[in-house]
Amino acid sequence: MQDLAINDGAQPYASMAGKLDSRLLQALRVMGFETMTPVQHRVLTELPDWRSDCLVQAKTGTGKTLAFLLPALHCLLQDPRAPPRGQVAILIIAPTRELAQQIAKSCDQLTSQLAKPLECHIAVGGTARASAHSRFMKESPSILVATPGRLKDYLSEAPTAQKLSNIRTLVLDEADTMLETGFMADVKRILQLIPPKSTGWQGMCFSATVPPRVKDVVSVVLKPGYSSISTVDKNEAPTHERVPQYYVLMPSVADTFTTLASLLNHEIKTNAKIIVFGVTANMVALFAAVFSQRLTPLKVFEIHSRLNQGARTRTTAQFKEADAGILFASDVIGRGIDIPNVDLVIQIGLPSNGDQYVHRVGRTARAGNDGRAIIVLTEAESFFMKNNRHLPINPHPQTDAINAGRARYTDAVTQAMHGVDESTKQRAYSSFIGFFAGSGLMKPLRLDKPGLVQVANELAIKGMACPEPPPMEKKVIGKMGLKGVPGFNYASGNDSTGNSSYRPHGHPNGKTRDALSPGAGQGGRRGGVEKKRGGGRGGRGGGGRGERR
Ligand SMILES: Nc1ncnc2c1ncn2[C@@H]1O[C@H](COP(=O)(O)OP(=O)(O)OP(=O)(O)O)[C@@H](O)[C@H]1O
Repeated sequence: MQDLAINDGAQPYASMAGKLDSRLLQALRVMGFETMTPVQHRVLTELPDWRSDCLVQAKTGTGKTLAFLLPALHCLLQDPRAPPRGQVAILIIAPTRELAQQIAKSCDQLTSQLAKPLECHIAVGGTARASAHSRFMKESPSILVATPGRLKDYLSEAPTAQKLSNIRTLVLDEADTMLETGFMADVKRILQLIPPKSTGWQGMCFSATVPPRVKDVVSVVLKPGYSSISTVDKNEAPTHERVPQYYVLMPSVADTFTTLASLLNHEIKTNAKIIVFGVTANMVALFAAVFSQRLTPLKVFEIHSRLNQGARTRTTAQFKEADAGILFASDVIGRGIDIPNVDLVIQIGLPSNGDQYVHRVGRTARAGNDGRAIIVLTEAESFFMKNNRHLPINPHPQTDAINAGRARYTDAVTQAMHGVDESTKQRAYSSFIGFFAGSGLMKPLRLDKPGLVQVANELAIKGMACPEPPPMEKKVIGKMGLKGVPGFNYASGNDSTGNSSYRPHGHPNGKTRDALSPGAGQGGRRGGVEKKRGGGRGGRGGGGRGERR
């Protein structure tokens, strides 16, 4: 591995004239990009060759997308032996559909000045497979941006795989997450289905975070001696110095909604653009349902894996365009997504780990802008700060006022909760339990299984204004590994004690609306990321850890 020196000097793209394809330079001018960001400069000037294998780390929002697209596109355009159009030469793999769509858009912009722009296709789940696939087969793709599940699916058909038999560059964006347990099996399978590394294709791995374990596995796509570029100093925090970061501690998880209402009251200036991350998709849906009932003056948006892809794509586009608003989000937009002018990122509850915290914070302060970040945790969850001392997170200067302000929102939150569908609350409750039961967090939280159910019941009754714990099916409880744990309110019909009194509005048999609707019981796959992380748990109500997004 070759270590390259740090050079953060801003250089004009004009200095690349005669080196970088002139049509790409023209496109950069049209896009309004005059100078290279540090990571772009280093990749373009320090790689031994633009075809070299590389592992590149640079902070969030610093232009890594162009740092891999420019050399890859240049090599394709300048190569006299480049594969003909219709044969994919550049394959980019990204963890989420939104990110794949965003990368493809940047690629289209960069090739827009060619007499005949190169075709960049997308292969992601949740979209009409038949039409995208038929276009891929009939048209002349040179670049494919894909999520792992759909790509594996494409590669399983010989005629489709044939179009990918001349790959020159393979990019793993968000490489650390692509090489984690949840995605690694898919990546390895994909590597078996494309031409072997010995055919000479270039591997490029990019991320804002490169934990040491990634270096152990990166050899699946990079050959020994690959170049390593990092614009992040080893002793430096992985977040931007332009982002003051704060934590707010609340006494109990039941205070979640009132704390957020109070915090927003302290933080919101007119025209603020805010992203709020929740721990599971169904918790995010509940936040959006509650806060859209006049708990915030801002327009409410929501995005998570429980929405269909059409809604996700529309929301992403609308929030990118919006001057102000509050987006309740799961990790489907936790990494890579470039939303301009986000003033504040709030995380409610624990992120998966320190790196996930960094990526979420990175949705603000992009492209040289400023931002703010706040994490709201219970006192029991404050171990996160102790375990991540490298992160510059300080107590929020107005913690006392925020905590004192909670009482003012109790009635408004209760009223808003009464306006929310019982099934939304049931799913949030179930996903909350499933998330913690399926995580390694019980130990640091000093929770046993009955304790977890007790905390969730407190969340439901005090926080969500439920008359009693929402009903859970025995089967779902079993899948969460919580069979026989006391404290559950069993859904009618499979109550081991036969004494559930819970009756959600409008459903006298005690089942929630979704339990009665078609599609109930399908796991987190619907509308989710291509691969569930740590999946396998959960059922109706979104129980497991894989539901997180
Ligand atoms: N040379 C440049 N000059 C000005 N703006 C740029 C330049 N390159 C990229 N940008 C803009 O910076 C923003 C962030 O870029 P990008 O999304 O590639 O960041 P990233 O490093 O991949 O972030 P993340 O780690 O979150 O994925 C985008 O809005 C992009 O258009």
